[in-house]
Amino acid sequence: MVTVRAPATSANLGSGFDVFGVALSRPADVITVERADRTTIEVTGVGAQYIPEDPDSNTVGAVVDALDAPARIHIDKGVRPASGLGSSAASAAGAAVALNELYDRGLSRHELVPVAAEGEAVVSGVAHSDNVAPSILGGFTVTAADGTTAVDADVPLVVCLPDVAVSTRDARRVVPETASMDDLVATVGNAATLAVGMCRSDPDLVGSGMCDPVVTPERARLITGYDDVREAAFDAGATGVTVSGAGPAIIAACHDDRRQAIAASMLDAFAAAGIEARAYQTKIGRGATILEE
Ligand SMILES: Nc1ncnc2c1ncn2[C@@H]1O[C@H](COP(=O)(O)OP(=O)(O)OP(=O)(O)O)[C@@H](O)[C@H]1O
Ligand SMILES: N[C@@H](CCO)C(=O)O
Repeated sequence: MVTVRAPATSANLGSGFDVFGVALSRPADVITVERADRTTIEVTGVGAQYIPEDPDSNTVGAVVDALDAPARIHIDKGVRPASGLGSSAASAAGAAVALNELYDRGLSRHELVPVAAEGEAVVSGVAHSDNVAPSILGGFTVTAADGTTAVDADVPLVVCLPDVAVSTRDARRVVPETASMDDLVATVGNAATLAVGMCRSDPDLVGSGMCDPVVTPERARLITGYDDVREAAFDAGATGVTVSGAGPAIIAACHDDRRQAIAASMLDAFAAAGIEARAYQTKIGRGATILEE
């Protein structure tokens, strides 16, 4: 039996659509696998009632197929589905690490990234790696055509998750198909600033690099209260604010001493819009961890 804790993640970070991701120190899924002749999946925890246990529909089933590793699998969800916090990816990443260990497949953490990404194709139609990569590798990750680069970074974050669901599949439908040259130049500048900020663990550079003129404005329309919550976070000291993944979670970068005030302000702003929410005072964290063998 192998048990793995796989962290929530935030993809895009504004300027790095489908490229940037970070592992969050909390929340996380816990996945336990045992060898079996045929695969069964049991799901408990946050939002378990919305997650299929049929291996053909669960992200973990695709990972079982990719590793040819049938198992009795228990997923204890800490990451709510359809949150923008890489819920589907956390399970896939945890299963990839756990099954690789259980069956002694010998794949490296980097080799497990495309394996876990197969799970993402099950739910969003695209095997994007920007959530599974940080959940497996930890830190800040850059996923490009020829692989993923990961760096450790220490940046405080607040994530505010409203009590509404946005599916990644729906949120991908509003992504513009084209961008102007001005927006392209601005995005490259912001993304480069953010990457330098991560390498220096500098919340000011990271925050200013989160600005994105192309995808985020379209996705923000799907989140009731977004503009007010964003403004409230900035007023409380955030250095940057954007949609987390495909939403509806909103992520803010900040200095350590501002996390509590930012979390409270974001919750108040959602409440003023009539929406319940919860806030995580978190930071960039480590990748999937084997808890028990
Ligand atoms: N193991 C799993 N964990 C969570 N959701 C799953 C899992 N397997 C299948 N799903 C389905 O995936 C969908 C949630 O995935 P989706 O990508 O929309 O959200 P997310 O992972 O929280 O968001 P994001 O990718 O934007 O961070 C739900 O429909 C859920 O039923
Ligand atoms: N890059 C993906 C991540 C989803 O979490 C998207 O924004 O659609």
